[in-house]
Parts: sequence; C-alpha cells; structure tokens
Amino acid sequence: MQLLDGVLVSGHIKEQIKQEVQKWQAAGGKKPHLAAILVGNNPASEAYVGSKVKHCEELGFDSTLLRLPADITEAALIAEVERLNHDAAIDGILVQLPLPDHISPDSVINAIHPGKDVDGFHPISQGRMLLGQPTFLPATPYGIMLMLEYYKINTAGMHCVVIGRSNIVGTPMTILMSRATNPGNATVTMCHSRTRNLKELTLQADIIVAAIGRPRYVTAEMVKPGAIVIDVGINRIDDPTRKSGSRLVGDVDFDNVAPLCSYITPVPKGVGLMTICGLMKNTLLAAKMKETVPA
Ligand SMILES: Nc1nc2c(c(=O)[nH]1)N[C@@H](CN(C=O)c1ccc(C(=O)N[C@@H](CCC(=O)O)C(=O)O)cc1)CN2
Repeated sequence: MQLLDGVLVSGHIKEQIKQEVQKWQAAGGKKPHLAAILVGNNPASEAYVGSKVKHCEELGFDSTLLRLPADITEAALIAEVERLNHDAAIDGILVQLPLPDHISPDSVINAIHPGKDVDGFHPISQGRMLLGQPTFLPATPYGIMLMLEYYKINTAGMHCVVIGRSNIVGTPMTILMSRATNPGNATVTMCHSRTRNLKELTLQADIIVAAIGRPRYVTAEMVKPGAIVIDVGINRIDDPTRKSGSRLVGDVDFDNVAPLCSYITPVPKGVGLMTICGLMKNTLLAAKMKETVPA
C-alpha cells in the first residue's frame, strides 16, 4: 500500500505556483488577488478561509477577506459579490460554504462573474467542464486529478466508483474521471444515498472516490484488494483520548481499508490540502485571464 501524500504533492504544486507567479510578475503581470467571503462564524469555515488567506501570502498572492454577519440578507450578500465582480483589483472570488440556511447557495454562486469563479462552482464553469472546454475546475476534484497525475497513476480503462453526487465534488469527479485525459479515461459509476447495491458496485471498483460526508462509511468488506481509494471526507468525531476532545476522520475506515489498497489518501493530510492547490491554480489562471465586469 502506498499513501497518496497531500503534504508532499501540495508542497510540490505550491512550489510550481510560486515560480509561475514570479515569472508572471517579471513579465509585468500583477499579483493574483483572491477575495474570500465568510458569512457567520462557523469554526471549520473560519479555519478553511484562514488557510486560504495564509496560502495566498505564501504563494505571493494578494488576498481580501470579507467577513459578513450570519444574519446578512441574501440580497446584501449578492450585492457584495457584485461589488467584487466590478472591482478590477480582484481576480478571483469565493464564497465559503456552507452558507446560513436562509441564503440560497445557488443564487449567490450564480452572482459570481464566471471569469472570477475560482471555486469552479458557477453553472458556466460546470457547463464548460462538462463539454471539455477550458475553465475553472471545482477545487477538490481538480486537486484529486493533480494528485493522481503526480503519482503517474494511469486510470485508463479502470472502473471508478464515485460515492456522492454533490455539485462540488461527486458530480464533477464523475465528469473528470470519464474524460479522454490521463488521469481520466475511466468507466465511471456514480453512487448516492439511494443506491441499492452499493457494496456490489464498490467491490467492482478499481478506484473508489468517497465523498459522502459520513465518518468511516466505506469499510474493508466494500473494497476490492488492490483498489485505489480517494477519501474526500472531513468529519470531526469525538475522541476523549485527544487533548482537544475530537479528531478528524474521513469517509473511509482507514485503519482497516488501507492494508487492502494499492494507494489510499489519508485524512487529514490528503485531499483537503489538494483542494487549496486547485483553488490557488484557478486564482493564478484568473489573474492571467483578467475579466472584470465594467462598472
Ligand atoms: N467555497 C468553498 N467552500 C467549501 C469548499 C470549497 O472548495 N469551496 N470545500 C470545503 C471546505 N474546504 C475548502 O473550503 C477545505 C476543507 C479541508 C481542507 C484541508 O486542508 N483539510 C486538512 C485538515 C484541516 C483541519 O485540520 O481541519 C486536511 O485534510 O489535511 C481545506 C479546504 C467545504 N466548503
């Protein structure tokens, strides 16, 4: 079993991005500038946005963090997004998810100008991805593809079972893995909460992408020996043995599944770190494309 190491791969990709930014600036380009919107004070969201801002500093990007109250109206939030759309200094905009229940994430995402949609969540970005056109790829699936590429895993002809059908991970993952690219060229099955014969399907999988959001859901008896397992889950569970009283686990029962696998991503230090790489690569691309809605 080989661990797909998010620390190693993200370190390598960040180094590439840093060098690309320096080259871009040496050629007269402006520092990429990411604007992150954080609504409310969900501790996990605070941590993820904080990490994005720190990565901007590390890679030589500018960043702006806009903190908005949890009771902001949807209209006021969309007005902030539109203000950033028109701000020529801003290259990329992200709105940290989840949003409070009274705000429709679709309405807010749809308000982001597609040229600044560095999360790759806008319908235009997703549509272009579906058609195989150049676009911003959703950060987590993009990061997973970068990781498979780094380890030179040839997925052509493999059966890839994706568990989860979210717009930001499961669905785009099925599209990217079935494209005529390497990695890609896989035969893909998408499973979800209504799938009846999940274990039957996962046992046929050469690659499992687990993005269900349930701690340790994928167990050893669901995994074929030699399979590649990509764990997208980030679940915080109680652990009285830890000083903090809790710890992170993925959607895969790592301790029992890992011995069966050819490759597996750990949680933490796996896919999560690659998500940030996907976002940073998209932000650099946005800076190079430079699209701003005229005032
Ligand atoms: N606007 C967005 N919102 C959300 C996204 C997203 O891509 N865009 N994805 C997730 C959260 N997320 C990024 O925002 C994210 C999750 C996890 C990590 C990460 O680095 N995880 C570390 C562990 C971190 C920890 O200790 O808590 C790891 O896996 O090693 C980065 C980004 C939902 N919202």
